[in-house]
Amino acid sequence: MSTIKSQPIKEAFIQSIREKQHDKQTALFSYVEKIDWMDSLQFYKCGRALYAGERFFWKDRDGEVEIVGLGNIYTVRNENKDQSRYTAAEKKWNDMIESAFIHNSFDAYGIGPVLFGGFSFDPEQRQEEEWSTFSSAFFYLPEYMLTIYEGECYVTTNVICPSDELEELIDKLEVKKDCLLSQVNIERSEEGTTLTSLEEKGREQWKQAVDQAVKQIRLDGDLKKVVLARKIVANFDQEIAHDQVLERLIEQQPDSFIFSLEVMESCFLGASPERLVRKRNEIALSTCLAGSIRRGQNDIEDAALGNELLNDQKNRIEHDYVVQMIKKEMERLCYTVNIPSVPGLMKVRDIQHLYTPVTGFTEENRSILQFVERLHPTPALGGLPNEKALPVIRQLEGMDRGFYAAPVGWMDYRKNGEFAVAIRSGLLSKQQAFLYAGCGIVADSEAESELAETRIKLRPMLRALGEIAHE
Ligand SMILES: C=C(O[C@@H]1C=C(C(=O)O)C=C[C@H]1O)C(=O)O
Ligand SMILES: [Mg+2]
Repeated sequence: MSTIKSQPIKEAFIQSIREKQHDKQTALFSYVEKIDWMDSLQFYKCGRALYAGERFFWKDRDGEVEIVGLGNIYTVRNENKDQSRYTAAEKKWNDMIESAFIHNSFDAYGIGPVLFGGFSFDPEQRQEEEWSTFSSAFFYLPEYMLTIYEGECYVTTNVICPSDELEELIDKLEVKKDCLLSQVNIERSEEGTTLTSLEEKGREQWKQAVDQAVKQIRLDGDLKKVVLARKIVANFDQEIAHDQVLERLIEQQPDSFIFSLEVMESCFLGASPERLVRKRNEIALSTCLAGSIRRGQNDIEDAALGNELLNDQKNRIEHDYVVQMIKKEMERLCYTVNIPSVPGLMKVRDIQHLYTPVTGFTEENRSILQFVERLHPTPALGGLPNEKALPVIRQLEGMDRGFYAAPVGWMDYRKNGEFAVAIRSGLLSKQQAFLYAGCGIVADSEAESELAETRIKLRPMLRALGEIAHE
């Protein structure tokens, strides 16, 4: 399938190993080839037989970049509870890249050595059973990766080995790769699962927590906003077919980031409209997304609701806290930052939000993880100020968010990448799905309408699980 044969790649590696007088050391060897068109989901599904539990999927909301990874050949993880979780992950990745041999002659994003994964929302929160295979920082480097960038397909092959074993290994990897690329869909037909129960236990407690947060905000002069989330657990009659849920998310949510991160028997996936940060060389993008209203039944109602949202004081304040913080942090990292002075609307299938895009110009060599470190959690998911909001969340929410509301995405070997804020998401684990949704609570919030907002935010995952049948 691939248009470039492996021979020149082997020769190129051997030559650069010689030039560097590399002396048989173990290193990462990574090579990129352009291939004929291949569907990303198809590649993901084809990888199930060999790589179940070690696959990831990424599609950005602009439809520019899709990345699918198969096989975990190198894990970057740590359990650090402070900001060193970012710097430690960065260091481990840099060390690997420094000694790597990379054969990439293409001008595209998301190719070559790429780490995929994310950070937990709050490493200080006690961990619950369902998140036990995730860490406070968790990424992996795939063996094979398909990238679709601006309509062109690329395959990256990664191998970590002593250089004198490289030739033999490349031959083996080529055979496996050709097999993955030429496979027609060999998935066993997955039977649809049936929901047996939906546990929504904490609804009343959650409303009380909202009232409590409102009280604290009104009493405390500094605390302006606290984002409170709740979890529902859906139990199924058999193991949930991850691939089917992912396929439905792709179909049903064309305007969102679609991600899936398999970690052993669990799969964290979702369809998020919210970008935390994208960095391509000197350009960094972020997004302020907060303030919500439902979609209308028809265009007229929908536009009226959008207008209502744009003019609603409570939602504008809720949104503005996010703008203040992101602006401040982006200005620390960028030479110039452009932000429109008033928000617009972002509409996705079930909901519309107040939306302010942020563009910054930065040093090309600044790492995307520095942005993640400074931006997460924004007041769209944490609160304002964070140091006051996070303890309130820990106390009032009383649950482990895991990777929900946290940065999930990828970074390459050139300090570029993209992270979404992993909302509208869920963790699939055998016969259970843990689904999460939250709301920004400000001084004028009302518990009942915030609860209604969480119901709307749960819809994308419930629909992908087949639980919203008629529309
Ligand atoms: C917390 C969530 O969403 C966030 C909260 C919003 C709000 O309260 O208006 C809007 C967008 C997101 O930043 C979620 O979807 O779970
Ligand atoms: Mg809200």
